[in-house]
Amino acid sequence: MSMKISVVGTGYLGVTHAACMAELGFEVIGVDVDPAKIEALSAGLLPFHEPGLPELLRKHVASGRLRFTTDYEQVSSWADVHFIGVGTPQRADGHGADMRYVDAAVAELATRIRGKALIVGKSTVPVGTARRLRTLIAANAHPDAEITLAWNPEFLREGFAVADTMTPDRLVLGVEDETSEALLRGIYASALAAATPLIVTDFETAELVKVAANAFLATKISFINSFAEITETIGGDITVLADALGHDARIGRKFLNAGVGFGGGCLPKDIRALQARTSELGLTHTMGFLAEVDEINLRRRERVVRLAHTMLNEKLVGARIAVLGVTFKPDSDDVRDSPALDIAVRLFNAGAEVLVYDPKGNKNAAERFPRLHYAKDLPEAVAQADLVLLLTEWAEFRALVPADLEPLVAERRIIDGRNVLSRGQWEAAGWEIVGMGQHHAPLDGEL
Ligand SMILES: NC(=O)c1ccc[n+]([C@@H]2O[C@H](COP(=O)([O-])OP(=O)(O)OC[C@H]3O[C@@H](n4cnc5c(N)ncnc54)[C@H](O)[C@@H]3O)[C@@H](O)[C@H]2O)c1
Ligand SMILES: O=c1ccn([C@@H]2O[C@H](COP(=O)(O)OP(=O)(O)O[C@H]3O[C@H](CO)[C@@H](O)[C@H](O)[C@H]3O)[C@@H](O)[C@H]2O)c(=O)[nH]1
Repeated sequence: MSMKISVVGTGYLGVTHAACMAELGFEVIGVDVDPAKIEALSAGLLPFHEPGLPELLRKHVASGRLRFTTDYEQVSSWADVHFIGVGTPQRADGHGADMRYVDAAVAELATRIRGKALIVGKSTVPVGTARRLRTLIAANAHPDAEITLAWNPEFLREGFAVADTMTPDRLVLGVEDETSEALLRGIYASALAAATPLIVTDFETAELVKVAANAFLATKISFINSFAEITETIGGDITVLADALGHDARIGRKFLNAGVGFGGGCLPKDIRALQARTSELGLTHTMGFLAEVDEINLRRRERVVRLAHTMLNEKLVGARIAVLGVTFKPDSDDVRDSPALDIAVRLFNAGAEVLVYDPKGNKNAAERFPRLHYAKDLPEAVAQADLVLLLTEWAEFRALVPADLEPLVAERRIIDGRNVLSRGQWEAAGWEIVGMGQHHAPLDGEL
């Protein structure tokens, strides 16, 4: 099929989608307002870390099937289908999603399109957005344009973005006409041939599936972390508890890993946007539990800071602390709302000397918080450390054994913020090791 596709917004979501569409055989042009990003992408260079994506990008940029531009004119009447993947960050006032970028992208297209085109929203948006955008399109469209709209939320996870796009768990299409549905079925033909569940529904349901999924995942993490608060107080093993719960097929073991909590460019902002949107709809109490989910999550960060304070005998000021991992999860360089980075900054603000090392995240973290010290490798980070914090479970940190650190550190103390180390092994080597959910004396004392 010689379908032409544009992808508007070439961040984590957009580049992945664009490269995967090219891999499926379509001609693709990615559009972004950031000239530096477009320049890099046009040269086949990915401006962020995502396993498997650089290879796809290079391959299709070289073949000419995948191109990038800052110029909407190049795509507006060229593409049959325009995917919208621009950002919907938390608004600066904290209330809800910032819809400026989606609105701008859709208006740019609507004014320029001539003839037939389908605009497909992929960004995560407040329920009711698609219906509102239809009005915006109608108000901006040229008389010679015939524009339809569909909503196709994206569920990819960073670190697995290519696999999640090529072989998704399910496809959700919010459509209001048969032609749009047929076009989208054509685009996703290979996934559908592989029996990927397909949900064809209305705009509102499609928008809600996305935020409901992220709210559920966030709730599951905070649920287990709330039990971690109990085991920290009275005893018990949070990992065994999660394993035992997970054997119940109705519950499942995934997303029950206690730790420093969730972060990233999605779960935190999406649960806040959902609360804001339901309040706007007059449903003030409906999503109230998500405020608790958020608070439980943020308490994990505070707990690690207090634990560090206690383990350092209440002498944070001047203590040398190694922070291993600064991204919000492994296999990503993304530090948006990262619990690890937040903890590092809080410790720094409390007067500690903080040495950060992350296999891929140092650069992004340094752009946000240049005052932390960023080590080039693990030995530099842990050298003479009074305390080591493992906060993001990169494979190289999971594989650590006491002998790796012993010649370097000043004191044998470690906080395992992701419960990935074998506690017995570290204790046997004379380390004070504290994991998440592990029973501990009350953490009092002023910071
Ligand atoms: N990152 C993920 O894993 C993921 C997964 C599923 C859904 N989402 C959703 O996808 C959307 C994008 O997220 P992201 O993480 O890719 O964000 P991002 O910040 O990495 O990328 C957004 C891009 O949009 C560009 N942009 C902004 N305004 C524009 C405009 N008017 N025209 C063209 N480009 C414009 C920005 O320059 C940026 O490159 C969000 O709604 C997010 O919630 C993200
Ligand atoms: O048991 C767990 C599982 C995850 N996390 C943390 O939760 C956060 C989010 O992890 P994950 O969901 O894997 O990462 P994202 O790439 O942000 O993906 C989420 O957000 C995307 C954007 O909306 C969605 O597309 C995905 O389906 C959804 O999983 C990370 O900080 C993890 O460390 C935990 O603390 N415990």
